[in-house]
Amino acid sequence: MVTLCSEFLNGGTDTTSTALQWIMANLVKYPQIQEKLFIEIKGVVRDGEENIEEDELQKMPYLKAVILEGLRRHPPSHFVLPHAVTEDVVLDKYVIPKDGTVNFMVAEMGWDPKVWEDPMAFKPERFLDGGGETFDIAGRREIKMMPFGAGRRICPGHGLAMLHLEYFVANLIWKFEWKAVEGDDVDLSEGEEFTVVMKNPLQAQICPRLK
Ligand code: HEM
Repeated sequence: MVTLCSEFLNGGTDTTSTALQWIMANLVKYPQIQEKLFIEIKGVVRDGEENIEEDELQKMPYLKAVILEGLRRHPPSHFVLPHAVTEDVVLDKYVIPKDGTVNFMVAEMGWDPKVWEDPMAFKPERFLDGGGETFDIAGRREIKMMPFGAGRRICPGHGLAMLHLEYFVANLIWKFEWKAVEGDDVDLSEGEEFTVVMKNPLQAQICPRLK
């Protein structure tokens, strides 16, 4: 029981807070994206409303696109947990022997220029072109990126993580305008800890929005 609790705490805290920091960093670096998101929120949330509620998040497709783009461009984990095959498998021309350890290059998949146009750019719009269809984050139809893994061992917290990210980003942008500290270009270099974090943590000026 203790191990289970510890796994959920370890798996569910650093990952979400790292993703949140990367997303906020991009919203500070690209104020036009932050403004577009704020305009979307303003169109949904009632005047004078203090907190954005869960059901209102479903009416914000651009918010979801910002979160997905954050997870594609800066997946908190560049690998999944190690997996193994239960029998010899031939994949393309490679043999993976029984019990051989297999891992997946999560970040590389999300940055593949054969799949994503201009992959290193932060462009949430790329997730709005699905003709109204929600992006398949669990990879049930096809796998274009897998920040939560895929298949039977997909992160069991992925729904909760998406909800947390949408909730926190929406409320942080609704309440405050986030600006770069003067002279700081927002450095997106990576550093490796339990997750792949911002090497230089985000610094920002936050101003309460006048409503
Ligand atoms: C942005 C946030 C998160 C990211 C990017 C993330 C990513 C991942 C990844 C890549 C895996 C490995 C999947 C695999 O091996 O195929 C994983 C496993 C796991 N995650 Fe998450 N996760 C996040 C949030 C959470 C949350 C909120 C919880 C729990 C409340 C959680 C609990 C777990 C657990 C328990 C496992 C191990 C599952 C197993 O062994 O089968 N994660 N996560």
